[in-house]
Amino acid sequence: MAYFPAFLKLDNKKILIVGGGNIAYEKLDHLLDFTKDIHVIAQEYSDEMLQRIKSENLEYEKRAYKEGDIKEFAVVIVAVDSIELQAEIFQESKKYNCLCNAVDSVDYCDFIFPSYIKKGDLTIAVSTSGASPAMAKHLRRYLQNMIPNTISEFLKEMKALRKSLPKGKERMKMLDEKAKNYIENWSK
Ligand SMILES: C[C@@]1(CC(=O)O)C2=NC(=C\c3[nH]c(c(CCC(=O)O)c3CC(=O)O)Cc3[nH]c(c(CC(=O)O)c3CCC(=O)O)/C=C3\N/C(=C\2)[C@@H](CCC(=O)O)[C@]3(C)CC(=O)O)/[C@H]1CCC(=O)O
Ligand SMILES: NC(=O)c1ccc[n+]([C@@H]2O[C@H](COP(=O)([O-])OP(=O)(O)OC[C@H]3O[C@@H](n4cnc5c(N)ncnc54)[C@H](O)[C@@H]3O)[C@@H](O)[C@H]2O)c1
Repeated sequence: MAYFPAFLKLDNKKILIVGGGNIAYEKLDHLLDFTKDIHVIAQEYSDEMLQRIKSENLEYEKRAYKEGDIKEFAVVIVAVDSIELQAEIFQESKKYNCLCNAVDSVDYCDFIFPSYIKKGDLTIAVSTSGASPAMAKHLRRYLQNMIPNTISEFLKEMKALRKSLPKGKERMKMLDEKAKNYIENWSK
């Protein structure tokens, strides 16, 4: 079955990343666009990972994962090079109501990372349900080139209009027209 697309609110949700290599870095980089409440546990860290953890002032520990580490976390990303540990942490996460992402198998994922574009309040997420992460990446790049950066400003304007005008049919019609015109004009 395909994955249900939802946008998760990360306020007040503590996130644990287990692993300090290249893939852990990619996941960290993406998460940092949405939250800073991230803790890392890894036996070894790449230079890039360690530099980023320090520049973002994140908490981290240099040691092996041990059972119970996920207890206080709402989300765990298991970015280690051991499928056994990914399976173990996934099973353990069920005890603690913690959402799990494992980087080597969708069997151990409650959710997967989509490829995404973020321009201000706009987020576009692309997923292939794990069928082809490479395809998700290239489709994201293709879409990224189509959408103008001015969309952030446009969305600010739309948000202000929505807030200032009274709800109702007139507002709905006006907002719909403006959105339609913006899209029709961006390629001109
Ligand atoms: C989208 C993106 C988001 C992100 O990482 O934030 C992401 N993978 C990205 C890149 C990428 N990953 C891989 C390649 C090599 C080419 C290829 O295999 O296609 C490339 C391309 C590259 O790096 O250039 C290899 C790979 N990936 C997974 C496995 C395990 C497996 O398939 O079992 C293996 C095999 C490892 C091996 O071969 O040993 C698993 C997952 N990767 C996912 C997400 C989830 C499904 C997303 C979906 O399809 O909807 C899922 C299921 C779990 C998860 O990670 O959450 C990010 C692009 C970001 C961007 O640039 O926009
Ligand atoms: N999901 C994806 O997008 C994707 C893409 C490519 C590869 N992968 C997979 O991701 C995995 C990780 O790849 P990588 O390049 O980051 O590997 P890596 O070897 O660079 O990093 C592995 C990390 O896991 C840590 N680790 C291992 N056992 C640990 C333990 N018991 N406790 C704490 N930390 C531990 C290591 O210290 C290291 O920091 C690989 O198995 C690879 O197949 C996933």
